[in-house]
Amino acid sequence: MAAALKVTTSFLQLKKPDTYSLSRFPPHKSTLSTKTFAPMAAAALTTSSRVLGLAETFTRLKQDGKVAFIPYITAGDPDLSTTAEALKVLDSCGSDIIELGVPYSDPLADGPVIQAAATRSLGRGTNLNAILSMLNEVVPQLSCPIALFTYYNPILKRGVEKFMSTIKEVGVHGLVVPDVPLEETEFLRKEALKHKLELVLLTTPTTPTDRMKAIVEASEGFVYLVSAIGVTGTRVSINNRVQALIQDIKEATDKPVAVGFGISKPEHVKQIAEWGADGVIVGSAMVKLLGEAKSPEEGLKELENFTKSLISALP
Ligand SMILES: O=P(O)(O)OC[C@@H](O)[C@@H](O)c1c[nH]c2ccccc12
Repeated sequence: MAAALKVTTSFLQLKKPDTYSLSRFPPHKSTLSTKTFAPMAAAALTTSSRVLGLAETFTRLKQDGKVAFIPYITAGDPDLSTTAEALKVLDSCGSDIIELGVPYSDPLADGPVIQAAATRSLGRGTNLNAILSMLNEVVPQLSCPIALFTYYNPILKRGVEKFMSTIKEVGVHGLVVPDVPLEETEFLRKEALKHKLELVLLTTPTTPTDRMKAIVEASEGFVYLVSAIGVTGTRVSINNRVQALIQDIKEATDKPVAVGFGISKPEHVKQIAEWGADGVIVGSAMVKLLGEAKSPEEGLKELENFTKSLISALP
């Protein structure tokens, strides 16, 4: 029974309380979605029909031979009202799931772009309560599910139970926590299941096979395959090894596999879809557009154009 499974890993291996090392190791648009309707009809459908969860979204897309587009943005960068608009832009462009990052002061798995976004956001006073009240407003207007992305500390600060119930209340569907310590992954997973939240686990190019199998078995919603060793950030090309890594995971599970890290061009997106991934995740390239634009309006426009260019590369 999966629930009894001892999950033996997390993306970031915390060796001792005071040290960490990024696990070098180890570590369409469904025609069924409301997005294919006229906006008014979509809004009506969204308010009256349930938004699918993560796993359900992948199931619908697979039925249509589609690959999920999953953008990541940092909440509160450049500000929360722009984040609210960005979520709507990403949704209306055809994103299938949106990863929303909770800014954190020590984002050890992040490269300079997302680190800078977190710093800007925290500098403006963004906090979890403000993010949650923004989501409370915006989620009912979206036709795609939100996966909240957070480091483990903000969860512990609020208390796991309280954190889970609060994010569920505002309509979050999934959770990605890259640095949950090994020994606490199973506890977090049980709490997420209790609150009908899908806890997504991550595997890396250097995660040993037995550990990868434990991760994919325990992961809910989808399996996050980190495509590159190191931290988040755009890469010139995607490691060819990703094709084999996708196949290895697909031999171990029927669960959908989404690939992230380094993806920033339509050719990257096309390549990963051709390699058999069920989803592609794009973060730093999105965050850079929003956070470094001359104005929020310009950032949102660039985000829309960029998102459309990537989605058009998907089957
Ligand atoms: O930024 P990239 O290289 O496009 O990678 C996606 C990534 O941003 C997003 O999934 C993410 C943001 N912070 C993370 C920390 C660990 C793992 C994943 C993430």
